Amino acid sequence: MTRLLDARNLRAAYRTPDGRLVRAVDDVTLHVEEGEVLGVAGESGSGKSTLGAVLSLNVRAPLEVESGELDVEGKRQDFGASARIPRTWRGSVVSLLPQGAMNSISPTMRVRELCFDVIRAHDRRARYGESMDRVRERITDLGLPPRVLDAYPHQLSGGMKQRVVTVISTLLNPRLLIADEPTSALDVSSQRALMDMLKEMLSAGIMGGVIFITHDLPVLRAVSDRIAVMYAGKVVEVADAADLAERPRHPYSAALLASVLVPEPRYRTLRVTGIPGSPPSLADPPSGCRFHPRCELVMAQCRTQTPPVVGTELRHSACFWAAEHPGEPVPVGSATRTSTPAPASEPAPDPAGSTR
Ligand SMILES: Nc1ncnc2c1ncn2[C@@H]1O[C@H](COP(=O)(O)OP(=O)(O)OP(=O)(O)O)[C@@H](O)[C@H]1O
Repeated sequence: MTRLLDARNLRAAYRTPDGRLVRAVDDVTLHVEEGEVLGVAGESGSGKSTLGAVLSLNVRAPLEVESGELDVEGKRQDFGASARIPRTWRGSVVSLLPQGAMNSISPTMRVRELCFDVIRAHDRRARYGESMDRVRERITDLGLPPRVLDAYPHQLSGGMKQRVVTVISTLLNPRLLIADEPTSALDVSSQRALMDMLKEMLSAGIMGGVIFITHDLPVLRAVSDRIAVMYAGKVVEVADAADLAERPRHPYSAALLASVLVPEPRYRTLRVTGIPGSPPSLADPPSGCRFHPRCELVMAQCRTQTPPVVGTELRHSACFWAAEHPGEPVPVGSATRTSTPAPASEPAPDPAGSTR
């Protein structure tokens, strides 16, 4: 496998009007291999879109990148107060398919004009005719009808519009595409068509890798090779998609999986459970492990100490429980506390409520 992306120790925060910093990406390190789809999962507010903005160099006030570095196939971008982000990276090295992109494209321009705008922004000398030949070829190769070029966005169905927006954001053959919730407004067949198209684009080498952000775990499971789980601005687990589904090694991943309505076979006998409590405010996150106030396996050190990262670069979890149970999956469902004694302050588990 060839490494496509190394993102190291990224920190990014929103500056609030009263001058405080809300750190939505906190010391995130991620890797993507060539040809890979890395899914990013997590509840709303966990920092997924902020991470996408940082990775795609789409950082605008009030968001600030405090530190970290990106390395895409040996091209390096250091962040920090004085770092200048090269314009040439956006669209060609990294490209963002932003959340709600379908509805943010200009309704008064035809698809062909939108495409030419992207090409011209990168190459001032681009000729319209040649550019359109390239775009038509790309559209046809991906199985879309060439007539979409003459359409205005409102004339396309939701699924077709999203596929067209995806084609537009990859016209410059970015090495890494960051797709933020690309399927959330789509029906299941359009979701499938978009996922198939992304896979096709990867195998055709149109882009080298994809970071696919969504809170929709079944979609993520279907499209991703590996999945990174985010909680309160931190990556708490990274694993192969199947391995994560079958053998999560962080209690938050297990809780997230147990809260899915159409679960993996391992979870089908379990009652669907919401994750107790709610995510913390990133303006004032909990000490120690940020998940500890909601964790069924919480131990004393989780409340005060930063959890260790256990595992390898491509498969790890940041958890004291995982450190004490190397290689073991976290027991899922509300019976989890039977394997680790709960501290005296924690309410007793309800084993009767754990299965149907
Ligand atoms: N403009 C802003 N000013 C201050 N804080 C912000 C701003 N935008 C986002 N945040 C904070 O950053 C956190 C992460 O937001 P982000 O949109 O990255 O989460 P997310 O996981 O993508 O959520 P969702 O799935 O709802 O899009 C939020 O919890 C919020 O507190």
